[in-house]
Amino acid sequence: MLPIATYGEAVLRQVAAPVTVFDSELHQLAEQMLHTMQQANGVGIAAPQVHRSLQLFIMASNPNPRYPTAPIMAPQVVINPQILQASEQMVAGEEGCLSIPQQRCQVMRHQAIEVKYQDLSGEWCQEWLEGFIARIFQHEFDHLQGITLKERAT
Ligand SMILES: O=C(O)C[C@@H](Cc1ccccc1)C(=O)SCC(=O)c1ccccc1
Ligand SMILES: [Zn+2]
Repeated sequence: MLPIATYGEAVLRQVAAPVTVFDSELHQLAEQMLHTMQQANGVGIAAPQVHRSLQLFIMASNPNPRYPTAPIMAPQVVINPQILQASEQMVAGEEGCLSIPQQRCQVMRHQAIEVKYQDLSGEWCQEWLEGFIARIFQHEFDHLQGITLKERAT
């Protein structure tokens, strides 16, 4: 399990660097992040949270006490993400952050977003996300821009 940066650490305020090398070290980092996220019972984790300022995060939705209707989604590694379009419609929802333990905040997020990103093999993917998964993507995407829950809380 990798140490998780907590709110106030500089790495969480930096804009993360793009990933350019898709080698075994990157695969190993993704593996370690997945394990860390699962140990912490998270539904997502961004590289800056494990002190690596890289444009890489993992999102993995599953039903949980706060989102019992959340879809079951295999963990997805997201690299060099872009948000191409975002719905006008915003939705309020409860969020937590592994870097701000014991806090839950109401955050407004776009209901649907069109995203483009690379997977671990460097292949580009482009798709629409909505609901809880769109929420997780926006939360992790913020981490790559040096933005945390505290700046987004309503
Ligand atoms: O800090 C992180 O990136 C992980 C964070 C991701 C996240 C949670 C909720 C909404 C959007 C993004 C967490 O997984 S916090 C712990 C958690 O599993 C959870 C907390 C509140 C609501 C639902 C789940
Ligand atoms: Zn977070």
